[in-house]
Amino acid sequence: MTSTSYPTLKKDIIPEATLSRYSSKQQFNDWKSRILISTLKRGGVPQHIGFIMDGNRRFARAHNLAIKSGHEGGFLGLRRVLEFCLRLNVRTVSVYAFSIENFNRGAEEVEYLMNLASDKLDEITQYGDIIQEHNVRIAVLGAKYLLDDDVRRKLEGIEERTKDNDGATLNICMPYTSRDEMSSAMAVSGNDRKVFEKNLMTSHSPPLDILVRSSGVNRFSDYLMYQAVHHGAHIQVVDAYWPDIGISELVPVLLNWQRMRWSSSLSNRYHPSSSPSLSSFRTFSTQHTAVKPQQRQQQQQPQKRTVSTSAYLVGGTLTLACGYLLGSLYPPSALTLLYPSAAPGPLSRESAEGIAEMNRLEKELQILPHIQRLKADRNYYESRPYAQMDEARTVNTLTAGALRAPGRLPLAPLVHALHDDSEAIVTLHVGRGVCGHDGIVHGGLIATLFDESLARTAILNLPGKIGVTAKLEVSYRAPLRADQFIIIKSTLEKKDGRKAYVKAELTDLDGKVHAQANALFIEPKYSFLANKSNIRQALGADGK
Ligand SMILES: CC(C)(COP(=O)(O)OP(=O)(O)OC[C@H]1O[C@@H](n2cnc3c(N)ncnc32)[C@H](O)[C@@H]1OP(=O)(O)O)[C@@H](O)C(=O)NCCC(=O)NCCSC(=O)Cc1ccccc1
Repeated sequence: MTSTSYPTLKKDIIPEATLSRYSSKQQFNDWKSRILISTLKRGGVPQHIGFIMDGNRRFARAHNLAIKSGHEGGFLGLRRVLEFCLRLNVRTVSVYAFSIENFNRGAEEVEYLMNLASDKLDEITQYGDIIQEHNVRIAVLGAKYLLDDDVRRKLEGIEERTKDNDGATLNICMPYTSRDEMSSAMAVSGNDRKVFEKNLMTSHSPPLDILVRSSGVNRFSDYLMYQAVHHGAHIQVVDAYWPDIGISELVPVLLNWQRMRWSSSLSNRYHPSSSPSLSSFRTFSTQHTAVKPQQRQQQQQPQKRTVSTSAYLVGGTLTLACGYLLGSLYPPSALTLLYPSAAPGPLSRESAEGIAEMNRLEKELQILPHIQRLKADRNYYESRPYAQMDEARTVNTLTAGALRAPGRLPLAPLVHALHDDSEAIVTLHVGRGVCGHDGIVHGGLIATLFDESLARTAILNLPGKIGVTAKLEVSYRAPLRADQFIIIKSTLEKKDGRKAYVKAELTDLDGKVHAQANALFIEPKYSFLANKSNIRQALGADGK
């Protein structure tokens, strides 16, 4: 990463491990998602959806992150949305990646955004990602001559590489504005509307069915204006910031569009003289033109109409039932695990609310049933690692300093260890602010918590009572939901001179195993020179 605030290579902003947690297969390829998507498909699928990806910067500010992380999160949002649309069989997805107006932002941010877009697109067109899986053609629409040469060449490479793909199309609009698109088309078409439409940048795409804007803002922002108005697109504003957009926002968008389509269709059938709205005309125009006059006459006979109407009623009832089911199911624990809604960011450690939150959790911790049992068991002694250390020392530690806050690791771990230190049971709370996939605790944090817990058991069993992690192996058995108490039980397996082998298991309060670990800790050769009292204090040895 460079020292500037907008590095040109972004892989280091959100680590690859985190990125892969958002990967397509984890998102919508499990059986529950497949059932949901195939049910949704029965209500009709739009051919073309446009997205105004708004809110990356507000998302970053709301989560106290650097703006670049907001943009990085925005790319993950795009990937998630694209995955959903492709699995639904939407033929064309258009996204507003960069407005010509955005060139007015700082040069650093512009450069960063351009590189992010071209690098990430390059990335998803390779390595067997969703673009290849769904055979997607990528088209870059906009005033490309305004792009930096390197970025333009990269984007042209992506277009060239995917030009023969015919599964679906992803229109990346950058740098784009509707006014620029229309004035360019107008320049070559004069007053001829057909020539004008042929020269629009989206002329290769089907009519726009839905235009979605994130972030709760009701504005077109100069995006696909002609397409939206001319084709009577269904315009929907969702409240989530773009990086937070997910299935809980996309499903209602689709259900709304289906509902609108059915009601237009039914009202056209019952009131044929009433003038159809642009959208209903567009939605059913193909069907109408395909019907020959003779067939149309037959369709207007009462019997046929009854059959067709009942089909719509059954379809409508099914979808409404499905919508009701989905609505009423949110948020059961299984669905919140799969499709967690965005939570507010962690509270500050110094704020009154933050302090109250930590106190509340501490009280809950003390009365947990297994804690009560351990407190009563004379084989175990209780300790609070780091609790006796002064703040000047803890402030630079990872778990007792940087991560000790409401919403992260709000409490000092509570340890119950056997008197011979061959086993320790650590109870702690993991908050919502330590996730990779939203709502699911980051795997790297789980490794850290294992390391901490295992270190204590290992080190207290080493001859010099000091040691470092030489090897740590973690098996992740089940996703760990954030915002809950967890228990890590570590056990000494073997002591061998300067080496201590330990293992551990992480469970929730119901006893479900989420991860296991094995580790080797080694006492460094010159450890006798170190100040061991600090270490013993940090580990909470002998009840300290
Ligand atoms: C000290 C040592 C691990 C080993 O150096 P030396 O003593 O010079 O090693 P030497 O060559 O004499 O070998 C002795 C024996 O050990 C064996 N063996 C050695 N290595 C491995 C291995 N990887 N894997 C398997 N075996 C290994 C080797 O074969 C030999 O076996 P033998 O006796 O022939 O049967 C060194 O590599 C080091 O400092 N690494 C960095 C550690 C570090 O920074 N860790 C992270 C920060 S600490 C932390 O976070 C903890 C914490 C958490 C929470 C709270 C507080 C604390």
